[in-house]
Amino acid sequence: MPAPSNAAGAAAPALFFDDIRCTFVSKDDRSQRYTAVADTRLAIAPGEFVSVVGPTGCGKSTLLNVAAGLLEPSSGKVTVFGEPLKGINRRAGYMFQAEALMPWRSALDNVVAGLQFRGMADGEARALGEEWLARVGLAGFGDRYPHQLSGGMRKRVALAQTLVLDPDIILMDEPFSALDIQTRQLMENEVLDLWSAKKKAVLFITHDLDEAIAMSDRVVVLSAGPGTHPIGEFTIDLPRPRDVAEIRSHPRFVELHAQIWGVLREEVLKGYQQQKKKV
Ligand SMILES: Nc1ncnc2c1ncn2[C@@H]1O[C@H](COP(=O)(O)OP(=O)(O)OP(=O)(O)O)[C@@H](O)[C@H]1O
Repeated sequence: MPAPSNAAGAAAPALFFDDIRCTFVSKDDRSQRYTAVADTRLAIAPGEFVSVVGPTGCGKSTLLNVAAGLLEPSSGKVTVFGEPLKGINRRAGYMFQAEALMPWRSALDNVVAGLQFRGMADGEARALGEEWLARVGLAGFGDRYPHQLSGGMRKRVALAQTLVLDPDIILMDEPFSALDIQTRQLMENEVLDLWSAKKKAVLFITHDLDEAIAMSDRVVVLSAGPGTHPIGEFTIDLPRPRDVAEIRSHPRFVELHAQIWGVLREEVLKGYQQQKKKV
């Protein structure tokens, strides 16, 4: 299937899931196969912030791994700015739920690792790394090791580590779920500030519908598995710039929340029943 574009020949999507299916060997019974994701067609425009919400275990991380090029779909394909994705997605930066910092490297050395890997001269990489540490509010913390930083600070380092590479696509898998609510909202606002300055395509995976609405241009709802696929798409026509805490009391936010929850609720209940069966 061709990637969607408009009649004026607008730019190809930054990321396009073209009829993706992902089937795994079942964890419970090796003779069985489990289709986590099926019939998934989703395009993310350059500069667009899209959140994907869905019940637990439905296949959100699977889709993100496919976009990152870490997992090859069983069928269908991914295109990146119109080019079929082969292997690792070099135009994407990732930020996952788990801590990704190298504990033996200082904050600055963590931020510059990717630049060094790409062959950038040390002085240049360190200058850029310092610049990004300052941008995420950690000027002067470059010599600290991860264990000397709070959870929120470590997330900021991880954010700098991702953004310093200037990716055209940012893939985020519940990056702030381990943080307390205040730190989380600060980080969400920081991400929105950084995003609005550079306008990269973002695919943001979250369990949290409030977070999805507060941050995004569009929220996509996934069905419960097996064969997870998008079952609803909502344009978030809330004004920007947004403060993620304040926007929650906006009447349109409340309206959108009710609409999306109307679709998501049933899938969450189905997902919950399935999880219970697995236990
Ligand atoms: N490598 C794998 N082998 C077998 N099954 C897998 C594999 N990866 C994922 N699955 C299964 O595919 C389904 C989707 O998993 P995935 O981690 O993508 O869900 P998720 O929506 O991100 O979950 P959560 O909301 O709990 O983070 C799950 O049932 C999971 O057990």
